[in-house]
Amino acid sequence: MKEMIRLDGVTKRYPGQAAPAVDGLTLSVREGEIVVLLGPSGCGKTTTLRLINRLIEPTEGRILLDGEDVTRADPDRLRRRIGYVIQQVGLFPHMTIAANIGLIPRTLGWDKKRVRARVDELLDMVGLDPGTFRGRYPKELSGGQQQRVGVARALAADPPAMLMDEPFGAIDPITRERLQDAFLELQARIGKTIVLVTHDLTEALKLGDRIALLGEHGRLVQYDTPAAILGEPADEFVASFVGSGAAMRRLRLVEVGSIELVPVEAVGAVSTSVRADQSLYEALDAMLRHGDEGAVVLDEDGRPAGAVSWSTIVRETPRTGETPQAAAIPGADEPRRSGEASGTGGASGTDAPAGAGEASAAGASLTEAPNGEGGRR
Ligand SMILES: Nc1ncnc2c1ncn2[C@@H]1O[C@H](COP(=O)(O)OP(=O)(O)OP(=O)(O)O)[C@@H](O)[C@H]1O
Repeated sequence: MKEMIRLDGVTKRYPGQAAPAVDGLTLSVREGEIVVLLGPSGCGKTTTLRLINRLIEPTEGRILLDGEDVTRADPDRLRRRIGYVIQQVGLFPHMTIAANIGLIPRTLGWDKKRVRARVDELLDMVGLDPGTFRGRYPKELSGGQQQRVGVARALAADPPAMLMDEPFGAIDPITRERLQDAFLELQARIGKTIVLVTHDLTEALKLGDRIALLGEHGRLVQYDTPAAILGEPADEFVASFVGSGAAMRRLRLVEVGSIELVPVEAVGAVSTSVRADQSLYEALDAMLRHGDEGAVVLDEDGRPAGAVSWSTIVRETPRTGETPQAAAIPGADEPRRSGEASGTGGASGTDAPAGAGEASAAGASLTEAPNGEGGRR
């Protein structure tokens, strides 16, 4: 698929800082995918986003948008091609919702009628009734509604790409989940290229087509699908970042149909059946509820395609407890890891596995903010 955003050896040094905030970051984002930048507090996630739309200038390196080097492009023009959503939403309090959303179209010289039609279309798109919300002011909206307006505003001029910095960060957990679901539904329709920053692992796994896990100084430690990040962590840093629940979390991401099925006869008489597109988590849940040790897997037409059992699922799960480091100690364990990783995560393209020896230094930084809330400056 086409490459929409490319960072090429990008480094950012803030004046007066000894260490770079981002150090030689190379990252490629394909058209229509959601890439999540994930990592501990201070690792350079926000800096990376701001570099992409030139809110700050890189010290070194190049940034390409849709094949065009925009490192020295006119920043105003560039920002119309990239929507930007931030946690604080940043709506203008003295302007109505319609005026907030219509801001960029107006600066582009669209006539009133066209702006109004676009505003209503966008309000509909983010699930807010235009008649109700068009004329309101930001303070008359809930946090979640304001967040939706923020997304509508970022999409106003129909940019190909959108940057989102902790977009669901300041919102209560229930509303947050609803907004994430609504966001994924919207993205399924509009297919924008999105780079989203979070330090919440659950959010990253849910929203990301791929996750770029950053270590200190915006160093890319692993760039992979959520299932591969959980199943095949590149090093100790990633393994400790994803934490002890990784194998369980991964069950939600892997489809039953993607693992090797066994013949239906092999699981005996079971009353549990699951569709091939359901997750291993759902299959295990159904098996537990029925008290079965296996389940028949049904294809699209509802016909048995094979079966899964506890042991096939266990066998398919990469041994994440066994870190590359431990496995590297001669004789420490059986060489179980090699070859097994080919399953579902096999399609992964780890662009930049970390070098040996960096793991312990990176691990130390986890004391700052591992999986939980790190708080923003
Ligand atoms: N304007 C600035 N001047 C100097 N240093 C800065 C500036 N902005 C950020 N930094 C430093 O650059 C590093 C990266 O910051 P950045 O905000 O990109 O991290 P982050 O990964 O987004 O963190 P968080 O998850 O806490 O928001 C930090 O050490 C930060 O203190």
